[in-house]
Amino acid sequence: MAGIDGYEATLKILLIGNSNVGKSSLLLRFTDDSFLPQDDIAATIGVDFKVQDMLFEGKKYKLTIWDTAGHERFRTLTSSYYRGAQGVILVYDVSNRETFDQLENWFDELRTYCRNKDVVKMIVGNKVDKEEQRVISRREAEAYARKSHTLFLECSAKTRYGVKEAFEELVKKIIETPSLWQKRPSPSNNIDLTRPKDDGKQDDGCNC
Ligand SMILES: Nc1nc2c(ncn2[C@@H]2O[C@H](COP(=O)(O)OP(=O)(O)OP(=O)(O)O)[C@@H](O)[C@H]2O)c(=O)[nH]1
Repeated sequence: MAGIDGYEATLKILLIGNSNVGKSSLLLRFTDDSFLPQDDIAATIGVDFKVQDMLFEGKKYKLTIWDTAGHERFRTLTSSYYRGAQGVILVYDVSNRETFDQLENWFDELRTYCRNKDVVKMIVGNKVDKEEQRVISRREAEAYARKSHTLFLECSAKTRYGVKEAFEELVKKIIETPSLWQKRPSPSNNIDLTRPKDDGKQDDGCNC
């Protein structure tokens, strides 16, 4: 049932991946349907986030999408941006093998900070408009995603190809996993004094 604000739920989605793969560009394309050329888009410092409504099967969801800096020296708030996430998009650049090979490091970080096994993960190969410079085939990435039990999609923030679909598929999977976003029913509104203050349990995504 929708809350008084009209939203079924607020979902937290993170974008992670190496610097320059196009995380900020994917976010901008999805929320503002625009694309900034090379010189106009600055490297993300720390964390940025945008809020976007999404209608799914007649119900309204509020998405908070967090864009994190790919560059090591700007990554100071790691555990706080993983906290409460229900979906994570791991981005690589199809024209840059290093960004694909380093997905393994991003999975390691995810395992460190996000211990909820239900969190929905999606690998996204960006910049498919650079077909002549492509070094990671769709087939290779699909095989890796299958092995990692992760959703997979290719897209281009520049041409908009696949961008909306990526977010929609991720949100659909989150919605199909109620343990990620539905609050556990409380037997009463009383405070349970028998429960330890910090028992490590959380109602939302990551237990971090
Ligand atoms: N050709 C092409 N270029 C893209 C695409 N997406 C992003 N770019 C370019 O790639 C560069 C990096 O994009 P960003 O969105 O800043 O990358 P980022 O992953 O957010 O980088 P950090 O903030 O450093 O982590 C910019 O010059 C973008 O214009 C795409 O789909 N196609």
